[in-house]
Amino acid sequence: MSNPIYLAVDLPDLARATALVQSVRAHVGGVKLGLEFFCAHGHHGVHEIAKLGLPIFLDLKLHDIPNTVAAAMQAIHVLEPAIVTVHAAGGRAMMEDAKAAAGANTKVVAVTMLTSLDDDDMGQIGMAGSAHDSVLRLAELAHQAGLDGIVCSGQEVGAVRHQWRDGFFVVPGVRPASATAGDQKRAVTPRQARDAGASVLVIGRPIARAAEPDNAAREIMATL
Ligand SMILES: O=C(O)c1cc(=O)[nH]c(=O)n1[C@@H]1O[C@H](COP(=O)(O)O)[C@@H](O)[C@H]1O
Repeated sequence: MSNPIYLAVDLPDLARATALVQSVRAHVGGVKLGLEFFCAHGHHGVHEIAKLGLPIFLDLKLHDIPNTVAAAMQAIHVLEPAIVTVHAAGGRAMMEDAKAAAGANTKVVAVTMLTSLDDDDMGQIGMAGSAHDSVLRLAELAHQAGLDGIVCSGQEVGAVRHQWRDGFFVVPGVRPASATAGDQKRAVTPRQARDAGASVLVIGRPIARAAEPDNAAREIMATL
Protein backbone atom coordinates (compact mmCIF):
# COMPACT_ATOMS: atom_id res chain seq x y z
CA MET A 1 0.00 0.00 0.00
CA SER A 2 1.35 3.43 -0.89
CA ASN A 3 1.46 5.90 1.98
CA PRO A 4 -1.84 7.88 2.02
CA ILE A 5 -0.69 10.40 4.65
CA TYR A 6 -0.28 14.00 3.53
CA LEU A 7 1.38 16.13 6.20
CA ALA A 8 -0.39 19.48 6.65
CA VAL A 9 2.41 22.03 6.89
CA ASP A 10 0.62 24.87 8.65
CA LEU A 11 3.70 26.91 9.49
CA PRO A 12 4.48 30.45 8.30
CA ASP A 13 8.24 29.96 8.64
CA LEU A 14 9.96 28.43 5.59
CA ALA A 15 13.01 27.12 7.43
CA ARG A 16 10.87 25.37 10.05
CA ALA A 17 8.53 24.00 7.38
CA THR A 18 11.48 22.63 5.41
CA ALA A 19 13.01 21.03 8.51
CA LEU A 20 9.68 19.43 9.43
CA VAL A 21 9.17 17.93 5.98
CA GLN A 22 12.77 16.71 5.91
CA SER A 23 12.30 14.97 9.26
CA VAL A 24 9.15 13.05 8.25
CA ARG A 25 9.59 12.57 4.53
CA ALA A 26 10.28 8.85 4.75
CA HIS A 27 6.99 8.31 6.60
CA VAL A 28 4.46 10.38 4.64
CA GLY A 29 3.18 10.18 1.07
CA GLY A 30 2.93 13.91 0.39
CA VAL A 31 2.86 17.43 1.76
CA LYS A 32 -0.09 19.79 2.00
CA LEU A 33 0.74 23.49 1.79
CA GLY A 34 -2.10 25.80 2.74
CA LEU A 35 -3.00 29.46 2.57
CA GLU A 36 -0.80 30.38 5.52
CA PHE A 37 2.27 29.02 3.77
CA PHE A 38 1.35 30.19 0.26
CA CYS A 39 0.56 33.76 1.32
CA ALA A 40 3.90 33.96 3.12
CA HIS A 41 6.15 32.23 0.57
CA GLY A 42 4.28 31.95 -2.75
CA HIS A 43 5.80 30.05 -5.67
CA HIS A 44 9.29 30.21 -4.18
CA GLY A 45 8.16 28.41 -1.03
CA VAL A 46 6.39 25.69 -3.02
CA HIS A 47 9.53 25.15 -5.12
CA GLU A 48 11.64 24.85 -1.96
CA ILE A 49 9.38 22.19 -0.43
CA ALA A 50 9.01 20.39 -3.78
CA LYS A 51 12.81 19.96 -3.85
CA LEU A 52 12.38 17.47 -1.00
CA GLY A 53 10.79 15.08 -3.48
CA LEU A 54 7.24 14.56 -2.19
CA PRO A 55 4.02 15.27 -4.12
CA ILE A 56 2.59 18.71 -3.30
CA PHE A 57 -1.04 19.30 -2.33
CA LEU A 58 -1.75 23.01 -2.75
CA ASP A 59 -4.68 23.71 -0.45
CA LEU A 60 -5.79 27.16 -1.63
CA LYS A 61 -9.55 26.55 -1.19
CA LEU A 62 -10.32 28.78 -4.17
CA HIS A 63 -13.80 30.33 -4.01
CA ASP A 64 -14.67 33.18 -6.39
CA ILE A 65 -16.39 33.78 -9.72
CA PRO A 66 -15.49 31.19 -12.40
CA ASN A 67 -13.26 33.54 -14.40
CA THR A 68 -11.16 34.48 -11.37
CA VAL A 69 -10.77 30.91 -10.15
CA ALA A 70 -9.78 29.71 -13.63
CA ALA A 71 -7.15 32.47 -13.85
CA ALA A 72 -5.80 31.51 -10.42
CA MET A 73 -5.58 27.88 -11.53
CA GLN A 74 -3.62 28.93 -14.61
CA ALA A 75 -1.26 30.97 -12.43
CA ILE A 76 -0.33 27.91 -10.34
CA HIS A 77 -0.10 25.58 -13.35
CA VAL A 78 3.68 25.96 -13.45
CA LEU A 79 3.96 24.52 -9.91
CA GLU A 80 2.49 21.20 -11.10
CA PRO A 81 0.71 20.43 -7.83
CA ALA A 82 -0.61 16.88 -7.43
CA ILE A 83 -3.81 18.17 -5.77
CA VAL A 84 -5.54 21.58 -5.56
CA THR A 85 -8.66 22.53 -3.59
CA VAL A 86 -11.61 24.74 -4.54
CA HIS A 87 -14.79 25.29 -2.52
CA ALA A 88 -17.81 23.32 -3.76
CA ALA A 89 -19.99 26.25 -2.62
CA GLY A 90 -18.52 28.25 -5.52
CA GLY A 91 -20.95 26.35 -7.72
CA ARG A 92 -20.90 24.03 -10.70
CA ALA A 93 -19.65 26.53 -13.31
CA MET A 94 -16.77 27.57 -11.06
CA MET A 95 -15.74 23.95 -10.52
CA GLU A 96 -15.99 23.15 -14.25
CA ASP A 97 -13.80 26.11 -15.15
CA ALA A 98 -11.31 25.28 -12.38
CA LYS A 99 -10.91 21.76 -13.72
CA ALA A 100 -10.60 22.96 -17.32
CA ALA A 101 -7.81 25.35 -16.32
CA ALA A 102 -5.85 22.82 -14.23
CA GLY A 103 -2.89 20.85 -15.51
CA ALA A 104 -3.52 17.30 -16.72
CA ASN A 105 -1.63 15.82 -13.76
CA THR A 106 -3.38 17.91 -11.11
CA LYS A 107 -6.36 16.51 -9.23
CA VAL A 108 -8.93 19.21 -8.47
CA VAL A 109 -10.98 18.42 -5.37
CA ALA A 110 -13.84 20.36 -3.81
CA VAL A 111 -14.04 21.19 -0.11
CA THR A 112 -17.59 20.34 1.01
CA MET A 113 -18.30 21.05 4.70
CA LEU A 114 -15.26 21.89 6.82
CA THR A 115 -14.46 19.20 9.38
CA SER A 116 -14.48 21.88 12.09
CA LEU A 117 -18.26 22.31 11.67
CA ASP A 118 -21.03 20.25 13.26
CA ASP A 119 -24.79 20.37 12.72
CA ASP A 120 -25.20 23.29 15.18
CA ASP A 121 -22.61 25.35 13.28
CA MET A 122 -24.42 24.57 10.05
CA GLY A 123 -27.64 25.99 11.48
CA GLN A 124 -25.83 29.14 12.63
CA ILE A 125 -24.60 29.89 9.10
CA GLY A 126 -28.06 29.29 7.68
CA MET A 127 -27.47 25.87 6.12
CA ALA A 128 -30.52 23.64 6.38
CA GLY A 129 -30.06 19.95 7.15
CA SER A 130 -27.14 17.99 8.55
CA ALA A 131 -23.47 18.23 7.63
CA HIS A 132 -23.78 14.67 6.32
CA ASP A 133 -26.57 15.57 3.86
CA SER A 134 -24.75 18.70 2.71
CA VAL A 135 -21.58 16.72 2.01
CA LEU A 136 -23.49 14.20 -0.09
CA ARG A 137 -25.24 16.96 -2.05
CA LEU A 138 -22.02 18.91 -2.71
CA ALA A 139 -20.19 15.69 -3.64
CA GLU A 140 -22.82 15.02 -6.30
CA LEU A 141 -22.38 18.56 -7.66
CA ALA A 142 -18.58 18.20 -7.74
CA HIS A 143 -18.96 14.88 -9.57
CA GLN A 144 -21.29 16.44 -12.15
CA ALA A 145 -18.79 19.29 -12.62
CA GLY A 146 -16.11 16.79 -13.58
CA LEU A 147 -13.84 17.21 -10.56
CA ASP A 148 -11.61 14.39 -9.38
CA GLY A 149 -13.08 14.20 -5.90
CA ILE A 150 -13.89 16.05 -2.70
CA VAL A 151 -12.64 16.89 0.78
CA CYS A 152 -14.91 15.64 3.58
CA SER A 153 -14.67 14.14 7.04
CA GLY A 154 -14.19 10.45 7.78
CA GLN A 155 -17.80 10.38 8.97
CA GLU A 156 -19.13 10.92 5.45
CA VAL A 157 -16.49 9.36 3.21
CA GLY A 158 -18.07 5.90 3.24
CA ALA A 159 -21.43 7.21 2.00
CA VAL A 160 -19.74 9.40 -0.61
CA ARG A 161 -17.62 6.49 -1.85
CA HIS A 162 -20.83 4.47 -2.21
CA GLN A 163 -22.32 7.02 -4.64
CA TRP A 164 -19.02 7.92 -6.41
CA ARG A 165 -17.04 4.68 -6.68
CA ASP A 166 -13.94 5.95 -8.48
CA GLY A 167 -13.73 9.34 -6.73
CA PHE A 168 -10.61 10.69 -5.05
CA PHE A 169 -11.42 11.49 -1.44
CA VAL A 170 -9.32 13.65 0.84
CA VAL A 171 -10.06 13.29 4.56
CA PRO A 172 -8.67 15.80 7.08
CA GLY A 173 -9.67 16.01 10.72
CA VAL A 174 -8.27 12.58 11.48
CA ARG A 175 -7.01 11.88 14.97
CA PRO A 176 -5.18 8.87 16.40
CA ALA A 177 -7.17 7.48 19.35
CA SER A 178 -4.70 9.03 21.81
CA ALA A 179 -4.86 12.57 20.34
CA THR A 180 -7.22 15.41 21.26
CA ALA A 181 -9.70 16.50 18.60
CA GLY A 182 -9.21 20.24 19.29
CA ASP A 183 -11.16 22.31 16.75
CA GLN A 184 -12.04 19.25 14.62
CA LYS A 185 -15.68 18.36 15.33
CA ARG A 186 -16.20 15.46 12.89
CA ALA A 187 -12.97 13.62 13.68
CA VAL A 188 -12.35 9.88 13.20
CA THR A 189 -9.17 7.80 13.55
CA PRO A 190 -6.84 7.35 10.57
CA ARG A 191 -7.78 3.68 10.34
CA GLN A 192 -11.51 4.41 10.36
CA ALA A 193 -11.08 7.00 7.59
CA ARG A 194 -8.99 4.63 5.49
CA ASP A 195 -11.38 1.71 5.97
CA ALA A 196 -14.32 3.93 4.99
CA GLY A 197 -12.71 4.80 1.66
CA ALA A 198 -10.39 7.79 2.08
CA SER A 199 -7.81 8.12 -0.71
CA VAL A 200 -5.67 10.57 1.24
CA LEU A 201 -5.46 11.38 4.96
CA VAL A 202 -4.47 14.96 5.78
CA ILE A 203 -2.77 15.11 9.17
CA GLY A 204 -1.21 18.18 10.74
CA ARG A 205 -0.86 18.76 14.47
CA PRO A 206 -0.79 15.10 15.58
CA ILE A 207 2.46 14.82 13.60
CA ALA A 208 3.83 18.36 13.47
CA ARG A 209 3.43 19.02 17.19
CA ALA A 210 4.62 15.60 18.37
CA ALA A 211 7.91 15.47 20.25
CA GLU A 212 9.25 13.29 17.44
CA PRO A 213 7.23 13.95 14.26
CA ASP A 214 8.89 11.13 12.30
CA ASN A 215 7.90 8.61 14.98
CA ALA A 216 4.36 9.99 15.13
CA ALA A 217 3.97 9.60 11.36
CA ARG A 218 5.45 6.09 11.45
CA GLU A 219 3.12 5.04 14.26
CA ILE A 220 0.06 6.35 12.41
CA MET A 221 1.12 4.55 9.23
CA ALA A 222 1.50 1.32 11.23
CA THR A 223 -2.19 1.50 12.21
CA LEU A 224 -3.39 1.61 8.59
O1 LIG B 1 -8.95 21.36 2.93
C1 LIG B 1 -8.42 20.93 3.95
O2 LIG B 1 -7.30 20.44 3.90
C2 LIG B 1 -9.20 20.91 5.19
C3 LIG B 1 -10.57 20.81 5.05
C4 LIG B 1 -11.38 20.57 6.17
O3 LIG B 1 -12.60 20.40 6.07
N1 LIG B 1 -10.77 20.46 7.39
C5 LIG B 1 -9.43 20.62 7.56
O4 LIG B 1 -8.94 20.50 8.69
N2 LIG B 1 -8.63 20.89 6.46
C6 LIG B 1 -7.18 21.11 6.64
O5 LIG B 1 -6.57 19.94 7.16
C7 LIG B 1 -5.55 20.26 8.10
C8 LIG B 1 -5.87 19.58 9.41
O6 LIG B 1 -4.86 19.83 10.33
P1 LIG B 1 -4.86 19.15 11.78
O7 LIG B 1 -6.22 19.40 12.39
O8 LIG B 1 -3.74 19.87 12.49
O9 LIG B 1 -4.59 17.68 11.56
C9 LIG B 1 -5.47 21.79 8.16
O10 LIG B 1 -4.42 22.20 7.31
C10 LIG B 1 -6.81 22.25 7.60
O11 LIG B 1 -6.67 23.46 6.88
